[in-house]
Amino acid sequence: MNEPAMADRTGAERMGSGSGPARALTIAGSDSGGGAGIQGDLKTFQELGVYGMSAVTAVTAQNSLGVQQAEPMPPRLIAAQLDSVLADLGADAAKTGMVPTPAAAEAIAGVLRRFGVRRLVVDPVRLSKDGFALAGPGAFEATAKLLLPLAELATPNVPEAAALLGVREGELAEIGARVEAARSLLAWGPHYVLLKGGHAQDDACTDILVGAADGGAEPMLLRGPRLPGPGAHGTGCAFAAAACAAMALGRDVPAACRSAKAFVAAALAASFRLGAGTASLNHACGKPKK
Ligand SMILES: Nc1ncnc2c1ncn2[C@@H]1O[C@H](COP(=O)(O)OP(=O)(O)O)[C@@H](O)[C@H]1O
Ligand SMILES: Cc1ncc(COP(=O)(O)OP(=O)(O)O)c(N)n1
Repeated sequence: MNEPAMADRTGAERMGSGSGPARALTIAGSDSGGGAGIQGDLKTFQELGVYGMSAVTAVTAQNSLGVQQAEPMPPRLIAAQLDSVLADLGADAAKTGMVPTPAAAEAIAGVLRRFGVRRLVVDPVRLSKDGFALAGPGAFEATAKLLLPLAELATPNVPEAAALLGVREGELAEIGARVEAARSLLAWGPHYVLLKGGHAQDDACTDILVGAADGGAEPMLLRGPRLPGPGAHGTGCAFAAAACAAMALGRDVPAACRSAKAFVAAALAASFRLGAGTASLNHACGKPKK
């Protein structure tokens, strides 16, 4: 298959030239419940005005109560989906979510490297909210080793950050410790780390952004009111997808993270209850807040 550069023009240039919309690619698992994974990402892309494409890494059976079952896709089929999309349609930015096996991580990294995909968001997914292992044995470690070095932005939550650093989650309770953790995570290779604050205990639900090129400068703190209750399903996926959409449109990472935080807050505020368990995020919550 041909291997053209990932994008001949940036998303912003394409939007301005009338040659089609900015393009965003999600590499993630299917969520039958529609809140997270491929379905949540594509809804987010659509809402934020970019053309969404997908490579399915796994199929899960899940709903508002949790994940009931998951099956990985064969690595060669994951690679084939990526080849099909990148060789023909191209992508201005991409994101990874659920990576079910180490072989899937290898396949994804191989294709992303081959096509020189640079505007990449890696969401190092490990467990669902109800504790189901979305990353099978060795897959989280393989994602860290093979995908984080390719990432412009990594978006771990607190449990994922603790696992990557080999510390207990309780050690990241204080904001100062989380800033240090975010800085330490840069050693895995991403240009930026956005440590999400949903699992922390602070009222402001603070997300922390640090950059490798910042040279120890003050981190960017993204604060917003913590909505009461258990939250909604799919917030982490929505954040990474919204940042990816903004990057596809040509925004830099700090601006992309600011708009992602605003998008998730709006989607959470507009969430609704469909099933007997967790609320459903309302991805169709209105235009992106700057
Ligand atoms: N209860 C809440 N109120 C407001 N924002 C939230 C809440 N829970 C999570 N968020 C936001 O949602 C995004 C995803 O965070 P988090 O829930 O930590 O990710 P994950 O779903 O990967 O565990 C972050 O921007 C975080 O600040
Ligand atoms: C297929 C699939 N991928 C990822 C998740 C996890 O979604 P996330 O937004 O990180 O967190 P939850 O709120 O869903 O736990 C998932 N559940 N399914």
